[in-house]
Amino acid sequence: MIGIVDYGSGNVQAIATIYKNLNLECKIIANPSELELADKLILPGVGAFDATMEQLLESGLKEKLDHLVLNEKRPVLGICVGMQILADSSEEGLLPGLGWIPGKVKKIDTSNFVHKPYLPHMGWNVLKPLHESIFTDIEETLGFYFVHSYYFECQNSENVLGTTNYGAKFTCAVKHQNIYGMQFHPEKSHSNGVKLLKNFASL
Ligand SMILES: NC(=O)CC[C@H](N)C(=O)O
Repeated sequence: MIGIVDYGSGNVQAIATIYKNLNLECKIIANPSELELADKLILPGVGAFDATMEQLLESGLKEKLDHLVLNEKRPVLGICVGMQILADSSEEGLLPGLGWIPGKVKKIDTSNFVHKPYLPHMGWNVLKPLHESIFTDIEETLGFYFVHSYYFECQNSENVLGTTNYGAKFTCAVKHQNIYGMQFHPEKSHSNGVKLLKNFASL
């Protein structure tokens, strides 16, 4: 069963609807005692870094998540700011992140933009490379849907799973052992997003 972690951030319903349409078992989980029922976990996210960390701390879910992900190695997928909080820290806030993948979240550098620089990076963009099994059957030219101003800068290059260009190349997908993070929104990325969520379920 896929557990969609409901700590008050992100569109949990949109992700649940996709899994229901795929006939894959999933559950929206807000209660720490129910977390261990999930074979895999999704950490959705929308919003600013500190507000998201505060919500996660207040939810009472963090301790159990730390245990399941770090000790029991349950696969987990962080989405958007749910990916950014996997890092140690962020330029967007002051609170420490979960520290599950070594790295810092930085603001997208728009100084090299030819045209008027603007943030957030919003819309469809392509991701490369698509070698990993989580990207099986993804249509490269369609890409994924992004809305963000910050990105995950990995401390170790082996944790970079994919990159995207917006003014400059930035990391948009990360992986460390059982821990995955995607900067884009699979739940807003039409057929490619559905495929990615399906691939995560069958890892
Ligand atoms: N769309 C969002 O929720 C934004 C996520 C994050 N705060 C960023 O700007 O990068």
